[in-house]
Parts: sequence; C-alpha cells; structure tokens
Amino acid sequence: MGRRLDVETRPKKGPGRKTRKQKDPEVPHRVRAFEKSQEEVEGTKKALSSRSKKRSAKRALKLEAKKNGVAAKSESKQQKRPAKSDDESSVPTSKKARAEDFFGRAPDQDNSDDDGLDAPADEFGSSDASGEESDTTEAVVTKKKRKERSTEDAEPEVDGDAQAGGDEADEDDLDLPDDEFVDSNAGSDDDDSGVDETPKNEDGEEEPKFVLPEANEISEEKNRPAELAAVDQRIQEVLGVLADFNNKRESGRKRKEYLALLLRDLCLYYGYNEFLMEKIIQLFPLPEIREFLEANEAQRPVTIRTNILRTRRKDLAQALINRGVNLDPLGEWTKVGLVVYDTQVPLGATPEYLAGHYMLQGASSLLPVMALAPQENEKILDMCAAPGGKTTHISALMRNTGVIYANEPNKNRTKAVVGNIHRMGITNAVICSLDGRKFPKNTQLFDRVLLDAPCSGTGVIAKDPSVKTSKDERDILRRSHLQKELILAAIDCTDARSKTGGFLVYSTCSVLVEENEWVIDYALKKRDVHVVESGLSFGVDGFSRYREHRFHASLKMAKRFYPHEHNMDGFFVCKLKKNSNRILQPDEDEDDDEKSSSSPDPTDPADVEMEDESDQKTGSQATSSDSDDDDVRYSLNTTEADAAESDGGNEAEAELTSAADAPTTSASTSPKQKKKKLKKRERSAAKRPIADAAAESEDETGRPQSSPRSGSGKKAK
Ligand SMILES: C[S@@+](CC[C@H](N)C(=O)[O-])C[C@H]1O[C@@H](n2cnc3c(N)ncnc32)[C@H](O)[C@@H]1O
Repeated sequence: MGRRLDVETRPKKGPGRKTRKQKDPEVPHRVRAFEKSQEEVEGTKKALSSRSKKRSAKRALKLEAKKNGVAAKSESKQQKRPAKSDDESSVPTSKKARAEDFFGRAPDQDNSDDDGLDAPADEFGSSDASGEESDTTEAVVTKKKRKERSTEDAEPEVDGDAQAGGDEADEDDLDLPDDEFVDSNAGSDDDDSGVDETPKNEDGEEEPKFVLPEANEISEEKNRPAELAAVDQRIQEVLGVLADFNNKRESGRKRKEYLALLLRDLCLYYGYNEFLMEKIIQLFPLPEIREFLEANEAQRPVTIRTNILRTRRKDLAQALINRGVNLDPLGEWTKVGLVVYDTQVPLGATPEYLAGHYMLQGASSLLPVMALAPQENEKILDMCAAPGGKTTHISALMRNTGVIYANEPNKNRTKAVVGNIHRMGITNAVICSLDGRKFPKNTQLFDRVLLDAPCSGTGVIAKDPSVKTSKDERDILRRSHLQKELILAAIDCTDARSKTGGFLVYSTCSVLVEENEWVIDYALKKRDVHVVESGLSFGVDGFSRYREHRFHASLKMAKRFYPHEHNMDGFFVCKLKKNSNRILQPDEDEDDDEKSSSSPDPTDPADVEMEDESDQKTGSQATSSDSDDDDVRYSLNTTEADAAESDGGNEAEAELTSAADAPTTSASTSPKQKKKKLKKRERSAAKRPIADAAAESEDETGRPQSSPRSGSGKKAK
C-alpha cells in the first residue's frame, strides 16, 4: 500500500472546489457583441403591428419564464455536472467518491476493494492490466435515452416516408434525419387535412405558433449583422416545432423548411460551415444536437496519465498537491488517470513532468490503449505514433519488456516521440519513420497493432475550433480513403498466429461515420478479421445501421465517446482480431460492383505521396509540444491544393465514393445483390459467431465479456 495522504493538509473540500473545476460557460463573443448592440439600438426598432405586439409580448413573457427556467436549470446543471460524472463514471468522479477513493477509504471499506492508487501493482496486478482497469469499473451508464434510441433510429424510415405519401424524402435535399422529428402522427406531416391540435397554455388559451420567416425576411437578415440572441431563440422554437411537428408546425409548412432554417441558424450561432453542421445534425437525435455543440464550446477537463514505470499515482498526486495542483482520480475506469481542476504551476514544466512521472493526455486517449491490452514480452506496432502519448502508455503496460515499434512518418513529429520516450524512461521502443501504408508486411508481424489514425478531428472541436469551418466533403472522403489504406496495412502487419495476440485497435478522434464504422466495415470486407469486444466498460455502441448505410452487425461492439456525454474528447475505438494472414481476394468475398476499387487509383487524390519535411506547420507543432494534448489528427495526406492538382475534381470524388468503398446502402442494393450478400454473410457467419469473438476477447482480457450483444446470435466474419 502506498503512503497515506495527509488529509488534514489537503485543500479544502466542498462545493468551492467543485465549482472551480469547471469554468462558467463562456458566452460566445458574438452573442456578447449582439447583446451590447441590442442595448445601443434599443430605441430604433421598427413599429410593430398590434398582432405582432401581442405576439411579441407573449413571447417576451415566455422567454422570461424560460430564461428563469433555463437559468435555474443551467445553474443546477453546473452544480450537477460532476455528479453526472459520478453516476456515469465519466470525467471526473464525484467529490465524495473521489475523496474516498483518493485520500483513504472509509474505515468500513474492504481493503480488497483497492482504490488502485498503488499504481504499478494495480496496473499489473492481474494477468491483464487493461482488463483489470475496466473490470473494476461499474459500467458507465450511458444516457438512457441514447440506449433507447437504437442506432437504427438514425436512419430515415424510407418505407415509412413513402407510405406517408411523403414526397418529402425526395424533396428534402438537405438529407436530414427527419425520423428524429417524427411523432406518432408523422404520416401527415405534409398533409394539411390532419387535425391541428393547437397547443394550449394553462389558461386554455392558444399558444402562439412559431411562424417561419419568409424567404425575403431571411435574405434581409443576411444583409444585417447577426442578431444572435434572436437566432438562439429561434433555434429553440424550431427544435420545439420539430419535436411535436403535427401540433406545432405552421399549417402547410414542411419539415424540410424547418430543418433548413435550423441548419442555417445553427451554423450562424455556433460558427460552423453547413457541411459539418449537417453531419452533426444527422449524427445526433434532436435534443442532443445542441448538447454536442455546446460541449464543443467548453474545454474538457485537463487530465494527466501517471507513468507507472516511474511512480505511483498516489505519490504523484501528493507531489503535485504539494505544488499547489488541485486534482483527483480521473474515474473508476482508470487507475492511472488524474483530473486537474486548477493549478498554480504549469503542468508541462514541473519537476515531476520533466522526470517523466506523467503525461499530459486527454482522458479519451487512454481508451485505445486499454482496448489494445498490451501484454508483457509482446511485439507491438504503434503505426501513427506522434507525439507518443499512446506509445509510452503501451510501453508502461508492457513494463518495458518485449518491443514496441513507434512509427511516425513526419520526421519533425518523430522528434516529439523521441523526446517523450526518453522522458518517460521507455527502453523497449524502436522508432521508425515510414508511411504506414508502406510499412513492411509479412517480414515484420506484430502481436498487436495500434492504428490511431490521422483524422478530421471532429471529436476535438473544443481544442481546435478551426475544424468548424475547415472541413468539407472532399476532405472527409480523402481522409476516409487514407484510413482505409492504413487499416489494411495495419492488418497486414498483425500476426494472426500470435500466441498472445493477433489484435488490432483502430481509433480516431473523429465522430464521423465515414472515418469510423465505414473504415472498419471496409476492412471486414477486404481482410480476414472480425470485430471483438474492446473491453471498455463505457461508451456508446458503434453504428451497424446509419441512415441508408448498413454496416456489419458486429460494428455495435465498437465504442463511441462524446464530449457532451462522457465529458471527454470525441473518440472512436474498435478492436479487431485477425483470423488468418491471408488476404481476401476480391472475387472471394466481394460482389462485382465492389471489385473496382480494391486496387489503388494513381489519379485518386487520396493516393498521395507523403508530405515532405518542409511542412513547417505540422513540424513546428510537433516539436513545440511533446504532450499528447496536441493530439490534433495530423494527416500526411495532401492539402487541398495538392488534391486539386492531382485530380479532375468530381471524377476523383466519384472514385472515392465508389461502390467498393461505400458501405452497403439499403437503397442502392438490388434484391438479387442483397440475397447474394446475405448468403455470403451467412456462410462466413457460420464460420465465426460473435460469441466466439467475445470469447477470444475474454481470453485476452482475462475476464468475461458481459455485453448482451455478444450473445445476440448474430454472426461476425
Ligand atoms: C492522431 S495522431 C497520433 C497520435 C498518437 N497516437 C498519440 O497518441 O500520441 C496521427 C498521426 O498519424 C500520422 N500520420 C499521418 N499520415 C500517416 C501515414 N500515412 N502513415 C502513418 N502515420 C501517419 C500523423 O503525422 C500523426 O502524427
């Protein structure tokens, strides 16, 4: 057992510290500016008609009431946030739990229920450190509503819409998830004959309906400075209408009109481009859209990972507390993480930091390594390693035995890996600098491979707000293409015959399906691998159905992490087991329509050469920080300009979205193809049920996998 902390000298506990932990939400700059300008121009408003006056008076009253409600709600939310973490084991745990965990347990507590503060022992106490990390954890209770919402909900009910006589699906060029807004009477959305049950207030008076602005009003608005408070109000009203469409819509108005306004207003209010906002709207159910967007406006808690090669978490915590750092254990799911509420010293320059006692690392960065569950004496490849946060974590879990290849093709970023490896006392690493796609295969096979792929960074918008406007369709497709190439290379480097492993973990800090499920689904078709349980005890299930896309059912075993739900960076983690070292031939497992893209196309903008070392941007960023905190998803892929040079524009996009790359879509597959696919799936499923996959995962983590999905009887490749 480690040295007990002196609870007397601990900084005062209680709400004071708890509230300091999270800063007050920052009012967007433009809202503040707007509020100021509102005050200034107060008297200059247009005269209103008497009806408008009445309506606006009512609105004002409603707004006032709502504001009070919201204020009270947000106040309680602010207070409650840590409590949520408590219940849901997100970041961080509750004050009380933390206090007990960290500063000595209650006298009646069983010692065997170790708090995990003797880090080295905890980390390696069982045959599988990572397994233990997860096992000691009460499963995080992901939001009930999300559980209830099956992934199927995210895809429009094409047939239902058709039955509803909705030409809307065709008309809805926004391609937004109508189903999220459909209530039980959804069939009559576009049909005026339906009975409008106008909502009444408590006095039985009709509540004024939200009136959609006319096209000319919108274009007028575009010429004025944005009135963000009004936009905010309108977003709420539109969301309200969409949530109870039949009753609250204006007669004759279609859902797509509201959705178009919502998209426009959300872009305006939060400063995103339409492409990304549309993706976000598609990804989340109505009530969560704003939660996600709001979470991106606040920074995630600062977290550090104890280097168990150098110290124990308890000792590290004490040392930092003595320096004026206010911290606690990160959560029950990790025995090495600490969350820092505030600090009087720069965390990247303390003697403990310089001595390699910890790594500044986002909470979600721990998850892929936990899923990888490295074992002592194994041979492991970290294919995209810089700045080395996960490499050093893997080494620590291997207790510096075996060998880890840390590969980073960007030479400047490689320096950060070298720096971190030295600082953290890693002695089992080989550093290489190759394009992962060209990493030598078959000569070098690894027990486990981590592919923490370069991505769009849509999970870390709080850290890098430029993502809001810098991504477009082409960019995402290009990344997705690179990720697919990398994952095939990573699988080819994994040894299916490994006695202890044969596993690959794929992760990104993107929330987009194109960079996650889509990539895994592609790999399942191209190589002899199957998805296994990650061993992570919380997170949202991956999509097996997403809108018109159909992914392999086992994709549900992948885990998604969201800022608004888990109070950590958005992340995707999926673990694969390699069945054999053979490469599936296209005619062996693919339909004719899927053959075309298996060979690389030299004109494809994604098939690009590595960026040269003169890329000062990535280089300087790599060397300026050796923490994992700048975990921006650097891509060695081309810039827009490069891409434009090397392709014929639309042609390239068409290539990127070719049938082979795309997941199965319900709309585009003919019945014959469907039948053929089904047969194939059944054939391969017969070979390997998901339950087996889970069992293999169980072997590896040394603990039973309790996912209900593993017993679903569905088959995996
Ligand atoms: C998300 S970061 C990796 C973060 C790292 N795993 C960590 O935890 O510190 C992605 C890395 O992939 C690298 N990368 C980009 N293109 C690559 C390629 N073709 N092959 C291998 N790595 C690549 C980028 O330079 C970047 O450093």
